Amino acid sequence: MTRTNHREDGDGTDVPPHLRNLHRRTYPMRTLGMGLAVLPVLVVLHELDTGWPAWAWTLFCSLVWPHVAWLRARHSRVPYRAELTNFMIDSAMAASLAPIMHFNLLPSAMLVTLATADKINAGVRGLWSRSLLGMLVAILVTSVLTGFQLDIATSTPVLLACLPLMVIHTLAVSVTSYRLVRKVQKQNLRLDDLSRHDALTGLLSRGHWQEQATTLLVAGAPASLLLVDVDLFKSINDHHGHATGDDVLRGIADAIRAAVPDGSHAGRLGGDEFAVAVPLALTDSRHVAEDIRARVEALQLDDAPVQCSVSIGMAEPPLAGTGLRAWMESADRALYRAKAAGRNRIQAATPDSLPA
Ligand SMILES: Nc1nc2c(ncn2[C@@H]2O[C@H](COP(=O)(O)OP(=O)(O)OP(=O)(O)O)[C@@H](O)[C@H]2O)c(=O)[nH]1
Repeated sequence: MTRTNHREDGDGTDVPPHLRNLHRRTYPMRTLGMGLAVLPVLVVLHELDTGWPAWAWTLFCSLVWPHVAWLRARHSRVPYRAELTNFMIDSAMAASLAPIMHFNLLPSAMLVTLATADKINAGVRGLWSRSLLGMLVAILVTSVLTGFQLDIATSTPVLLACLPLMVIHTLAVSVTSYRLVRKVQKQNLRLDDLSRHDALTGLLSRGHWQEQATTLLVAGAPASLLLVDVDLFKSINDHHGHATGDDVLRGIADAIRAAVPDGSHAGRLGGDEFAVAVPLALTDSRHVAEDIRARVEALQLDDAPVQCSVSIGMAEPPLAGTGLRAWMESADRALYRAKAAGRNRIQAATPDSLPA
């Protein structure tokens, strides 16, 4: 079974995580939008000298409905689903006011446009197109009920009454969108950071380390690769527990950070293996490797008496034209020899440890 980030709600509705609180987000905007929309409609009704049912309907849609919608969603077993229905009712109500106003052009166009824009802003796929259908039905039904009368000219008082909705609602929506965009930008930065760094140690992640090491490699300047592997790490885990093992990995990452010179790229390849690309020739980077080895040997944890060490394989960039893979293979062979020679030591690549 595929695992998704969605949560199965009480009746099996699959609710996307970012829409679980849709009704909370919508309530203030609905109250504001519908509340301001009442002004031009009332002015038009006054100009048309409409009867009380139209007034009552308008006041209900504008002043009562937003709170009814909130209560409906709040007390529903699946608020998200109730809110989707609320959205459709919103649109139908907004559209129903157009025939009641005899299609007075500016307020009718404004109501239909804002109702559609609200559905688009909700971020629910296909909601706006469904709501268009709902509006069409509402316009047809209300037109039949009111006798389909056309009186599209917009007077100055109606125009003035439209201004609060146009200005305040538009600005409020813009502020909400601005906050959302800022939030998404921050989350993107965080995601970017997470993908570039190893969550446990804070060193570069494998993929990002490979990019950085390749950059150093193609620059053609002196460089060395240090592959650092924890000795008998499995037994540390077995004897002291996984949490202590994690502390050891963090401690080793700190040791690497403290030992490497500027311009180096240190990453965790996975498990108990680290890699450092150092911008120094092999002979000059030997003291860096020794510093790492000595720091790890001296490492002490607060919570457990753990003695640990690392083996390090070092290699220069292979022949021109070969890539990071060959460089890593060369250092890996040297590392293998360091392990075979008894661990807690450094081994530089020799011609026979270069890949064939
Ligand atoms: N605590 C902890 N352990 C991990 C993590 N990732 C991998 N390991 C463990 O690291 C151990 C690596 O063990 P091995 O590959 O057998 O190597 P080793 O015991 O270090 O032996 P040598 O490399 O031969 O010295 C395994 O037991 C893994 O379960 C991690 O993120 N945290």
